[in-house]
Amino acid sequence: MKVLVINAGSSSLKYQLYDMRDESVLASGRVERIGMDSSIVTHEPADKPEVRDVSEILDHVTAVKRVIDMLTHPDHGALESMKEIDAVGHRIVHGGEVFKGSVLVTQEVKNEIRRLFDLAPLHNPAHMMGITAVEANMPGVPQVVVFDTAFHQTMPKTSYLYPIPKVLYRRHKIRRYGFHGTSHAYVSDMAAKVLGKPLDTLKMVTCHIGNGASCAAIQDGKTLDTSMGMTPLEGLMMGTRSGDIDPAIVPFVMNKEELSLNEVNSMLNKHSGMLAISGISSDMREVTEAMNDGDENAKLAFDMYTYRLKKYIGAYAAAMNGIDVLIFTAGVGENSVALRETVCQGITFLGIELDLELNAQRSKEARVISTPSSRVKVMVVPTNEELLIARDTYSIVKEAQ
Ligand SMILES: Nc1ncnc2c1ncn2[C@@H]1O[C@H](COP(=O)(O)OP(=O)(O)O)[C@@H](O)[C@H]1O
Ligand SMILES: CC(=O)OP(=O)(O)O
Ligand SMILES: [Mg+2]
Repeated sequence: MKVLVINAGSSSLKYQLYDMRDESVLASGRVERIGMDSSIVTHEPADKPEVRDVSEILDHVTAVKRVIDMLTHPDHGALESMKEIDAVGHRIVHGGEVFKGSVLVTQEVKNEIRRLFDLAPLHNPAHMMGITAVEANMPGVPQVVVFDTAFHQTMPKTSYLYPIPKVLYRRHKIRRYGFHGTSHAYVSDMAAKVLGKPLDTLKMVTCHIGNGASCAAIQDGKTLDTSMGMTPLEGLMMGTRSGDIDPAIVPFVMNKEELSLNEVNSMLNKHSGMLAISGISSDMREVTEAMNDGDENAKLAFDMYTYRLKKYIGAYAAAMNGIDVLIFTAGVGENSVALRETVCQGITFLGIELDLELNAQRSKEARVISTPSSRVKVMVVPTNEELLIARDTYSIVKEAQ
């Protein structure tokens, strides 16, 4: 069975094509800057050189058409025809309380995803466009949706309720959902395998630090708590998102700066975080480079980012009354030697001893980067949300056949 995995973001669409016989990747790629002046398509077939193409791609339907063109191209394609694709799996950021696992796309499922637009305005509408585009371009192909929120659905009330009037939960389902669940599930499971220990015996803190960033406290292989909340804005400082701030700032700023709801939402989601403090970029590579060149704002951004991450790790170690494994993953977590070093050197009281040489080594493998005497195992585990999405898609479609 061949499975196409689509991860549609607000202005981008990432894809991977799997042959599920051996879980090999036949091609992968991404469409960036959808709806902007020049969109970039980068396509990487498994055994042919990468192809880049710049053109105008105004919406996700056109983006899916471009992906199909790339996948079936006579020179750099991976398929003779799209008929070879048996199923499509989508990452969906918000599944609310309704979706506790992955499901086949039906009219009712689509209606439910639409009802959740309010809770993830940056993400869910884009995912829906991805689903519609596949329906239009690949009629009859079964689709499966895999939710970022599903893995965190085991959180207890003490973690997921906010201390605000209970009627708001009953009426509007205002609660913590948590996100990046597929990634937290994948890396915690992989870490236990690498350590050769049963997952349900370990207390873990998983740090998914990408453009969006979240931490999770994983006990007995389940989420006890996680830093993102009702939306992916809460928690850690991120590339362009503020993370935790005093909620009173919102009405105060709206009043003083005469901002609308949309404007204040956009300020906190798109114009805050590392971008706002550094004044340079939301990209950790550019901020680290500027910091190393002596830029004080970049240093402040890096210091705030790592300080806030340290506080969450400490809080989750306290929440679980201990920590056995600390895991770094996603773009920044997997690649930033400086971030891991700064964070780990500041929380040695937890029994963390980083091996500086192992930390500096580059590898695509899941690995331990703490010293043998370190009480807590520190690990880098490259995430693979797409593989879990492909696996769920495969098993759900197979079962339905
Ligand atoms: N070599 C690197 N060093 C430091 N940061 C990196 C490196 N490579 C990628 N990153 C960071 O990873 C981030 C993207 O992470 P990723 O997990 O791909 O994010 P998302 O899936 O949310 O778009 C970039 O913003 C960049 O800051
Ligand atoms: C949920 C979320 O923040 O996703 P991403 O990191 O892909 O933006
Ligand atoms: Mg991501």
